[in-house]
Amino acid sequence: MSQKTTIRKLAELVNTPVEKLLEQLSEAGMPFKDADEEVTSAQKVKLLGFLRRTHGRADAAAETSEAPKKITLARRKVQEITVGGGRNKQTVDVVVRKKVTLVNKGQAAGGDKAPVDDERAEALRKLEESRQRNLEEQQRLAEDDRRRAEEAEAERLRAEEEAKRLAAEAAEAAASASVEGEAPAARKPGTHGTPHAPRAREPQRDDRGAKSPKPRGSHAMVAGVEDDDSTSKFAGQLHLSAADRARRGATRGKPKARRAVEQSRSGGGEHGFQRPTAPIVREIAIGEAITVADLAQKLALKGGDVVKALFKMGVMATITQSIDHDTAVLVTEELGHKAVRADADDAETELLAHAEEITGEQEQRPPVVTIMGHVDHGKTSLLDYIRRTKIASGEAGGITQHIGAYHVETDKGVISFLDTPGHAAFTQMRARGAKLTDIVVLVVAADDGVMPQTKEAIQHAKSAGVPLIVAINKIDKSDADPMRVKNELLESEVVAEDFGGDTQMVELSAKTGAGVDDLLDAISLQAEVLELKAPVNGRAAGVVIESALDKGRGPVATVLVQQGTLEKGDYLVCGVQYGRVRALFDETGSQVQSAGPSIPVQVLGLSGVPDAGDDFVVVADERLAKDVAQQRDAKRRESRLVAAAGNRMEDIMAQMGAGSEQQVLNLVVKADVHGSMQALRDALTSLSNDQIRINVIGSGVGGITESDAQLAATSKATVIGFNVRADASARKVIEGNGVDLRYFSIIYDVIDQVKQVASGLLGVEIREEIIGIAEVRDVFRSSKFGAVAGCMIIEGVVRKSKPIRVLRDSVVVFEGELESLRRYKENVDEVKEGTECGIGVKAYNDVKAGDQIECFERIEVQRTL
Ligand SMILES: Nc1nc2c(ncn2[C@@H]2O[C@H](COP(=O)(O)OP(=O)(O)OP(=O)(O)O)[C@@H](O)[C@H]2O)c(=O)[nH]1
Repeated sequence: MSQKTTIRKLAELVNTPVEKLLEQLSEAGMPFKDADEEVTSAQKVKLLGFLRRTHGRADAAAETSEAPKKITLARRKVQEITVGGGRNKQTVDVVVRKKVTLVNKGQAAGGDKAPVDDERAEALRKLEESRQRNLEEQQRLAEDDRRRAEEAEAERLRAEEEAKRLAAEAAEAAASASVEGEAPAARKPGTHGTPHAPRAREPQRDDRGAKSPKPRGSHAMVAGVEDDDSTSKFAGQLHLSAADRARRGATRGKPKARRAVEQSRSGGGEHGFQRPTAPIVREIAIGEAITVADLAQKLALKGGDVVKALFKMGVMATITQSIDHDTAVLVTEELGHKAVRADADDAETELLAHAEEITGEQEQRPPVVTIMGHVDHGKTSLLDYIRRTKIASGEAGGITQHIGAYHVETDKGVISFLDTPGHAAFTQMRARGAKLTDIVVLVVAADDGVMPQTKEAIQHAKSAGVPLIVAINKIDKSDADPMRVKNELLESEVVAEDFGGDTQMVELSAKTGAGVDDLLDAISLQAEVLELKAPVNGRAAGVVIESALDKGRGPVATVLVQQGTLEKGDYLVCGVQYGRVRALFDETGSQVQSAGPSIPVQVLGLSGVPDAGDDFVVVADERLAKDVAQQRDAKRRESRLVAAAGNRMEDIMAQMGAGSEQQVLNLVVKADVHGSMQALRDALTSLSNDQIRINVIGSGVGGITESDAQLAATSKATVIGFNVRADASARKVIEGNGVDLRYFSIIYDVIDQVKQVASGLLGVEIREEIIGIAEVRDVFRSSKFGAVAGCMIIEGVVRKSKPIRVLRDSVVVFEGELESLRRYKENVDEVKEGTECGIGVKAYNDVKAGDQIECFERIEVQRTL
């Protein structure tokens, strides 16, 4: 067989159409015109190389012969046989067909031993030969590449050395000549070079990221070709980070030496990312306790990492949980950082320093007035009259809200009133009120004269150094005797102006409104005399007047701004709470943007419910607000723990009868608002006498919870719910332990009952008993009946004739009577547990799904101690 191969033959051999082969040859740079032209071995190798490059894998053309190949040969053999004999002798053609399947395993196994037909075997042999040659060629080329790269590297190193030498020389020359104003570009310090590297080095560095692949400078090298793909990969990216360079080097499999040089070069580049050489050790201050989230923030770690570290130490804590100082220090050290103990007063000191910055220019401010007086002398009526006539006017549909304070605008300026509750129980709050206040208006009923609480109010005002204005009320009454009032006041050294004294006295009627404007004038006059001033600009500070937890709005605090201006978005510390002012509301329920000195305003956005009487101050940032609040909270918790321990000890002593015969009545007091709770607690505690000591072991705002019930059960306390109710789990504990639970809605009644018990006045008492509870499932509006609540009686029985209360989240929102009680359109007198019914509440249309309507009755019970 001839060694010469034509294109046609090759096409047959490689099992490719002649046209395709011609095309491939042409693409490989060997244009042939005729299929019968001869293809040399070199050309075949070139073609193979081309195919390999374009297909990206070995020998595409040869692949056809590499896979185990099957050839099936069908052989046909015709034989003639003679059948019979003599005259009957016949010749029959017998065709024998034989099918042989040959499998060429040789290629797959690496050998070529399969018996194929000669031509094919020859082709395969040649292909194998060419493959071998190609392999050798590739190796040779690779070897050449490597050699050239090494040469280039050596060349480059030489050039670098040369550059260094030049740089050193230049530096020397510069130093000796003391030349000023060197080009700053020539001074870019690199970790690897002298500080005054000459410009000659710049091109080398630029080459790494420059778009042009062509190397410049004296060491132009063949290896520069290698940069072709890498530069296109990083095209448009002028500055490569060290990481990128490293990656780039690694992927391209550059010689180690070269990579090392390149990395050392890139390390000092001004554009490269400087990885920290050592872990950053932080020193953080930790107080008594810290939440995991705060600790993580201080350590600049993810919360999860701190949780994990704690877990490894055997401490299970979630991100929101607080961990004590020691645990926090341990985990901080475990994480490779340092912890120092934060001084308990750090934040407070910072706050003080901060507060001193507030002082702006003093400007005139409105007076803050508190109305005081004996019970039923008309304080509420007077406040209501002023509010009604002075605030709502001009406000479209403005409904004044009870926010504990309000301000009015008169012809003579603004006046703010603190709407403190009028009962004796609120003495303590009034005392505090007096300190907040610039002027006290003492209401004395003209028909009743000076009474014990009138005198008490005078005492408070005097001790606080607050001037008094006397409002002689109810002058519309026939038996009104203002002169008598003035005379009686002399006894308390309150002398009217017409008696030669300095106390303004205004006769008025809160009922008709007569004289009310005179009172406002008197207040303005008094304010002028007092020359009340406060800085208007700057951060606000003031006092909390009232606070509560609103289901929809969260903690709500009514504050009185005493200086500066409180604005929406301000960060503030408020007792042990902190937050950012989300919204401000005035007494009409309208949103306001800010509130200046002497203006009461409702604040939304606090972290919790502050206590009435707490100070508030605006701070520059949330961190300080949070720190101060947390430190205060930790301190308060500590002191509470100490107090609780004392209580428990006293309980034990009392139970043992040690020391004295005095009996102890333990109480847990829960109320709807903070002011009532505080007032009740104080009033009840002050009822203690020789025989009995009233001990309020727990108190708080909101419904009676399971933990309240537990506390009462363990310390045998009576639970007092003032306008609040026990939830289901609390009731279970109460029932299970026989805890005495009493609900009240009139503060008088609480005091009265406890007082009578304390005085040992046993007898009959009126107690309220809840006889049934209905749960509101849906509310329907009817033109005839107003809002009708579709209810399910979940406990006891609801009777039409009995009084009811509407509860929302265990807090009383309305007390009254039933308008209607129906079952399937029929009016009924009572509905029992497990039955549905429709309930209409008289004069209350605001029933909502989820509310409870409790039906109760008042019963007489024999008192026991
Ligand atoms: N005739 C008349 N009655 C008045 C006047 N002011 C108040 N009253 C009535 O006096 C009663 C008591 O008035 P309140 O305003 O509730 O008295 P208070 O001092 O706020 O009472 P407490 O909140 O219980 O301390 C009510 O029935 C009022 O209607 C007035 O100027 N004239």
